[in-house]
Amino acid sequence: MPLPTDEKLLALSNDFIKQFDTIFGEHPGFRPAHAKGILLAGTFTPAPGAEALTKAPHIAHESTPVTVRFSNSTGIPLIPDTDPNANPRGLAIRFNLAEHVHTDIISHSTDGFPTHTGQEFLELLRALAASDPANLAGSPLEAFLGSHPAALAFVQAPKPAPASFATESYFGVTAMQFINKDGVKKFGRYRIIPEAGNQHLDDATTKAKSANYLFEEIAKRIGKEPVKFKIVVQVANDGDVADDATIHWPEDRKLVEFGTVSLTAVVADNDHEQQRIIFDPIPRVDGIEPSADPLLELRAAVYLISGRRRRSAPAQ
Ligand code: HEM
Repeated sequence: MPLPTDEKLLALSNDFIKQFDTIFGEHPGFRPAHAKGILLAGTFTPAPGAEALTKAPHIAHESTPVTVRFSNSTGIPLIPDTDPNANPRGLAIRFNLAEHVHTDIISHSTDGFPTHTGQEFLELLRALAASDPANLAGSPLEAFLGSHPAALAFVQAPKPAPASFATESYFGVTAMQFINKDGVKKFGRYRIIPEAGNQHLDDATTKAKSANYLFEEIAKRIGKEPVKFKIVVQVANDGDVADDATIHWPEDRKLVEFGTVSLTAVVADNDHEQQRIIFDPIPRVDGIEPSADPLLELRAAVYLISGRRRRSAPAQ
């Protein structure tokens, strides 16, 4: 995928990477956000009926190999899994359609995002960097949250630690436009639901866990049985706002089954492969188009610039 040529977008993208470096420190070879992760491999099987939503190749094919990365939040590669800042957790899914042909879903474990635009998100990060979380009164962060209700709602949303990466639900947050073979277009948002059910830990139980409990647990679990998730799409009604990640659609919107991901192995040479793989928020596949959400184009540029920097760092 080539870098966009829009100078403003590139400048904003670079500002983000600098800002993450300022907050979390520079860790060459690691992601500036969602630094601690693990790559797993498996297959995707489409749900019967998903072709009514999209003509995408992974829905038309009987099964598609997937590469999946679970991650903790923050750009701190050794962040303990028990740290509250490790929430929300990340789940990125790559559908390997053919050699060098793929499409991705990037999701996290909180349903929503703090801001509508990238510029506002950068302001939030800058306010965060300039504030002491233990003493918010009169701080830039307090001022930002006071004037941005969606950011306040996101910060205040409960984010309990999961018992396992396999017992957490993940949300695509930004809407995509799904197109079927008859040309019918619908906006939708991915939800990725664990077959093992949602299971979270209370704070005291989380604190008593080891610093790598999630990573140790998922490796052990996958050695015994496949780790499965159902992907569903929450479909918008005509007129629902589809270009703003801070706006939730009502819960009565239709949920269409998209398919099942079944993970069966930890990817060999994990550190090297994590350093190499760059997930892309824009689907770039027939049958799934990006919405006009301004976060999408920006994130695609940020992740690519960041990923190229990571690849050029010494091997991890
Ligand atoms: C303007 C908004 C955003 C910015 C600037 C941003 C920034 C970043 C950056 C710099 C990375 C590291 C990319 C890399 O080096 O490969 C990253 C990764 C990630 N972000 Fe975001 N992000 C944004 C929005 C979101 C949203 C809305 C979600 C949830 C759907 C999300 C979930 C993730 C996940 C799961 C990863 C890890 C991907 C992987 O495993 O490689 N981000 N983000």
